Amino acid sequence: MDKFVQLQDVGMAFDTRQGRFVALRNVNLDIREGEFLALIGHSGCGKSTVLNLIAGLLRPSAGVLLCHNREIAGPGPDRGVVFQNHSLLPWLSCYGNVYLAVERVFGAKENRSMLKQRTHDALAMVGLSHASHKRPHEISGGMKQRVGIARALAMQPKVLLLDEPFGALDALTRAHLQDELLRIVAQTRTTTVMVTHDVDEAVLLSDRIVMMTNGPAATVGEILAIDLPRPRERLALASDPAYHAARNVVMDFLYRREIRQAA
Ligand SMILES: Nc1ncnc2c1ncn2[C@@H]1O[C@H](COP(=O)(O)OP(=O)(O)OP(=O)(O)O)[C@@H](O)[C@H]1O
Repeated sequence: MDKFVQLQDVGMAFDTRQGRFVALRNVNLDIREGEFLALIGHSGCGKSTVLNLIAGLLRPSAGVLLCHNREIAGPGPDRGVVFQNHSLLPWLSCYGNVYLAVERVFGAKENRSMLKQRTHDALAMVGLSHASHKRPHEISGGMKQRVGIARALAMQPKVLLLDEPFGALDALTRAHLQDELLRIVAQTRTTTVMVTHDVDEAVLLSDRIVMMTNGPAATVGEILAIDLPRPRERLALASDPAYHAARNVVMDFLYRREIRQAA
């Protein structure tokens, strides 16, 4: 299906003490099944708002959002979300955190050993089988984000929504997790939408990059298709002119056309 997730004339306004704040206006976007889409733009332009609308955590003030031709009316297991700051339950182990989500989605239909298998498989996919018994405070930031990704993927969502999942990590851990994410989405073919500030991350991972204009009343400014073949390998891309060309288009948009206003 070509239009897997659709945003049609979406607008979002927030009521604040200073009055109504229009964050998004006339956002139109079709997300294709199996594609990896990055949302990039300056801080405060509305990237997370778009993601939260797709997640169903926010309702639009105008327009409509569809997933698989059905209106998005709230959160659902068909859309798995991973936030920048992991939202793991501190009293549960990595296994327990993933199992809880698995049980919620599949508990009514599957027996305990099937649920356990799903949990083990998800943790193995992110390379965390060895740490499954540990609790969140006993593992690193990168590992916590991996648990978050395992938890989201274990629900077998139609769409994986990532809100700057690697934003708080050091550069090496971040690169490592990007490579893992490349491998995982190649394996699962999950439709993925990722919010990022990082141009290199967007080019490395994406099929298309959605560049957003500055807010207020932000919208889609430009969409760039990244035609680099897969599997992608970061070292090889570093000397690939097509990679640099794509990177330059995004840099030009962000730092020439949509220059950020001084905060
Ligand atoms: N609940 C809210 N109430 C009022 N204003 C909000 C609310 N949520 C977001 N906003 C405003 O909407 C705009 C877009 O916010 P959003 O968090 O989507 O931006 P962003 O591009 O994800 O930012 P960043 O990259 O810094 O995370 C901002 O100006 C923000 O202050």
